[in-house]
Amino acid sequence: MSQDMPEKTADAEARLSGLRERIDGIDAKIAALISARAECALEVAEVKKATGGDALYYRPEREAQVLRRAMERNAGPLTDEEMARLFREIMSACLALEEPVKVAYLGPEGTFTQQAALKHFGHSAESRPLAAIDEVFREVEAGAVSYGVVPVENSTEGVINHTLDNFMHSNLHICGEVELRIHHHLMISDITRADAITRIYSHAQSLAQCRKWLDAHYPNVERVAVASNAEAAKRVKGEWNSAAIAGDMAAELYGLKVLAEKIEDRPDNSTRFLIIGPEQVPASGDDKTSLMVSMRNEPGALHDLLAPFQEHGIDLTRVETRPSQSGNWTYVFFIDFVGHRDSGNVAAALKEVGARAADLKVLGSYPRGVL
Ligand SMILES: C=C(O[C@@H]1C=C(C(=O)O)C=C[C@H]1O)C(=O)O
Repeated sequence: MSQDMPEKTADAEARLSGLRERIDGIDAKIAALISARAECALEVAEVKKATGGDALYYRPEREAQVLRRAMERNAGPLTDEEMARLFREIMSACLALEEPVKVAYLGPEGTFTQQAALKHFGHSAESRPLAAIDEVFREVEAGAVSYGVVPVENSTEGVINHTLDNFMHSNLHICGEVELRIHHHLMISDITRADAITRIYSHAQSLAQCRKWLDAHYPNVERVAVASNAEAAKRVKGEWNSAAIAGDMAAELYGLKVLAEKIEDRPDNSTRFLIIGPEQVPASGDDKTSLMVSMRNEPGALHDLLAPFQEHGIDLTRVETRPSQSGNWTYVFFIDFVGHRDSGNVAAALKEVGARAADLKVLGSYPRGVL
């Protein structure tokens, strides 16, 4: 047995070096193709520049189509998602050659919103953390950045009202959506005594999403809600008796050690984020539309509002109600459905809803989240 080991090892070595040679050859081809793709993207930029005015370098509908195609033609062994993620980064780098897209997100650095921004725009985007959702809206409105990323709903805790309320006073459009699986970890610093934890910091939403786990494992430990998960991670850095609940990015950013992984109560915990920007997005072939509709509080109002969607065979994906900020018992409905505002049945339904509503605003039609 011990005698044929060296032969086996030599065999494996030969196979390995053969495979590595093949990989080197493939890499050279990939590199040449990526360069050729980047050249094309630069030419696209020239064409866009030549058309003058507000050249729109970043095209959400085109990017969604490229990613969908990457998934459709994928023959494995990588998953469709991995393949699309690779193309996401190639496109991000190609776009940065034209002009890096500037994106503001609800910070600080290390939050899930930053993770969503990177997932949507790739790592070549220039991303800027801001302290509040209102500030993200304001910076995009002012043109200081091209796009903003804000959270809008969580599968465990529901809608993020602050984001919806901002749309009442904003003329920005929804240009895209991103869904992110949210995994929470319990983390400590290198000076924390793991057996003497008396305080756990996190954002209120995250504490709520881990409530059962905390009740089971740390029933008597004080839970302290702070402005963000990243803020929680930052605080733990200097305290020997505290821990934080946050995500991978925060652990990495602040060099914390993960004590317990994936402690969220629901394994399918996910958050949906919106991309907000100044212009409307043309149809990509698989789109969603979001509306804000004001109705007087009369009997049958909600039925009247929803009937046109049913009549035109439109699939509603979400209906939220918020009291309108002008008072008077009027209500604002936020409605999401499948379809683009330019398509026939959607346009017909919107016309009917517009006739019945006190006010109707199309917040945007945008590609359905691909990644
Ligand atoms: C190249 C283009 O510009 C950008 C880069 C893209 C890409 O690399 O595929 C796609 C859409 C745009 O965001 C284009 O509009 O086709």
